[in-house]
Amino acid sequence: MNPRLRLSPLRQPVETSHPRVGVPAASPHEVRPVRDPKYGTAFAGPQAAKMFLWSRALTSHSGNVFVLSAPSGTGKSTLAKRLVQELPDLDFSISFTTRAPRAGEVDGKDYFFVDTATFDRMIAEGGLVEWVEVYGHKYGTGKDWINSHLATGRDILLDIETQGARNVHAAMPEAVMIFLIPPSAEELASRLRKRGRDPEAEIQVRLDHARHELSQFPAYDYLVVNDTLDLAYRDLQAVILATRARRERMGAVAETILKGF
Ligand SMILES: Nc1ncnc2c1ncn2[C@@H]1O[C@H](COP(=O)(O)OP(=O)(O)OP(=O)(O)O)[C@@H](O)[C@H]1O
Ligand SMILES: Nc1nc2c(ncn2[C@@H]2O[C@H](COP(=O)(O)O)[C@@H](O)[C@H]2O)c(=O)[nH]1
Repeated sequence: MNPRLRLSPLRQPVETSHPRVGVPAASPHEVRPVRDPKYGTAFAGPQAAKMFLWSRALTSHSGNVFVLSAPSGTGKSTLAKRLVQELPDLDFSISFTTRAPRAGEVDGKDYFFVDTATFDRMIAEGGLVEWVEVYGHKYGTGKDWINSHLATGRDILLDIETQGARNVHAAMPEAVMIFLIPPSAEELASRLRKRGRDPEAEIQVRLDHARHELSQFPAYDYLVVNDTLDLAYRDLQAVILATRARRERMGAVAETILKGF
């Protein structure tokens, strides 16, 4: 039997703003956590059956890893932020970087900003799933958070460049690889300039690197053109929802429903 289909006891509901996973909600859709002798914490109230099944789906296997790459300025962070805000059970992987924070960036939210000695120590201690040096700075994905987070059954979204993405795929072949494509070279340049975040020299470096990054698209499972923002968002959402509907993930739910027949 595929171990990912194994039924595991329910854990405490995950802290989330989305009512589907166990945050008590207001009447008439009130959901109350109750103890179930077989499965641990379950739910009561009108939404109980649905909640129970969704929690089962969430906790009976590890979460999905979604990797999102694109040339700088295409719109990764814009779309990633919206996905994490609007889709339940999806969390953003906060990278470590030696780059200095830009105006408005918050440590622990946009990145963990660390000095080079700290970053190098993390590499030496095997604390990073992957890391790269790009645009003159080091960037890396922390291992502990990824592993502990996946164990909760929640999904993770990584916004990383293509070399790191390859390394993640090598370490986690089941990761879902998504490549975001700018509609044209001119539009990419215009977005980088309009963003007003980087000096012109830095923008040139990023544009020069864009061709190489784009050439990496064959390593990805899904390609989404970010022309109209809402359409790109819709496509990314579709990839995530379709992945969640895969048999490997929903098998436990189907088994539970089947038992009722
Ligand atoms: N579909 C779109 N149409 C027009 N502008 C867009 C679109 N998507 C994103 N943008 C804008 O383009 C700029 C770059 O977007 P964003 O910062 O999300 O890119 P990024 O790929 O995360 O870049 P980096 O890799 O440098 O962090 C932002 O100003 C954003 O508002
Ligand atoms: N391989 C990794 N790439 C990362 C990581 N975190 C961010 N990035 C990528 O770096 C560039 C530049 O980012 P910026 O914030 O300085 O504009 C961009 O393409 C990010 O996707 C990481 O942990 N690993």
